[in-house]
Amino acid sequence: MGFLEDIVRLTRMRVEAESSKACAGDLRGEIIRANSDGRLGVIAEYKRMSPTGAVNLGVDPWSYFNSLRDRVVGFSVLTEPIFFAGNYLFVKIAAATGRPVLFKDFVVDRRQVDAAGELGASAVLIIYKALGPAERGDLVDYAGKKGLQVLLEVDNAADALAAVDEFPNALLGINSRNLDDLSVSLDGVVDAIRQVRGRADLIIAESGVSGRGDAERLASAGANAVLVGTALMRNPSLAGELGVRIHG
Ligand SMILES: O=P(O)(O)OC[C@@H](O)[C@@H](O)c1c[nH]c2ccccc12
Repeated sequence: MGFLEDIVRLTRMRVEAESSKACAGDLRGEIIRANSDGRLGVIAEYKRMSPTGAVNLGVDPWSYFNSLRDRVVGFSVLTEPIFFAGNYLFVKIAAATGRPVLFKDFVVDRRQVDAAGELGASAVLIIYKALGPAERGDLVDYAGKKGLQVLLEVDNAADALAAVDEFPNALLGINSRNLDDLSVSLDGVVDAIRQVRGRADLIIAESGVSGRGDAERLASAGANAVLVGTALMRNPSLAGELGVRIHG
């Protein structure tokens, strides 16, 4: 297929997506469902670029979401445009699959929560240490009032414990990537999961998962789901091996 034919096809799909009113499902419910089937939940992230460089700028969102829709509990969609080459439109495209969608931005303002709801997202990311207590409290409450679930993200055990006390109803995301220096440590996330398991509602391990071994390690530490971007952007067929068995 030549370039023109390809871009005309994608443009028709884009125009369609722009007017879509699809509203995605229940992320928390889908993770619980996977776990009760004895499986670790897999959340696939559409992440074209990261602050450390291109991840995969060549994969169109329709191909990505459709190839993964039956193997994941939901999608995470980066919307931040500068460092992640994200776009609000990608949320609509993901929501059209009917799978739950996490609106992944650096949420600092109620207007972003409004946008997430309008685009058909099921959940919004709130980064615990990006905001002061009053501001994050306001945004978590506001998201709840708008019918959105909250994935509250931390990158260390101390914040994980504090976040669970402050927001017992949020989904807890523990990022193996330190958001100050961008270094990745799966050992750190395993340690944080062990400290907080039993106290958190659901735990989602984020970042740095590159294959079955990592998923198994995180599942046996107590993660309910993994959120995977880079590895799936480069090789979507990996999804089949990430939904590992979960033990009690
Ligand atoms: O590409 P990875 O290592 O699989 O990571 C995905 C995801 O966890 C990462 O993109 C992420 C986690 N928390 C974030 C907050 C903002 C932007 C991006 C992120």
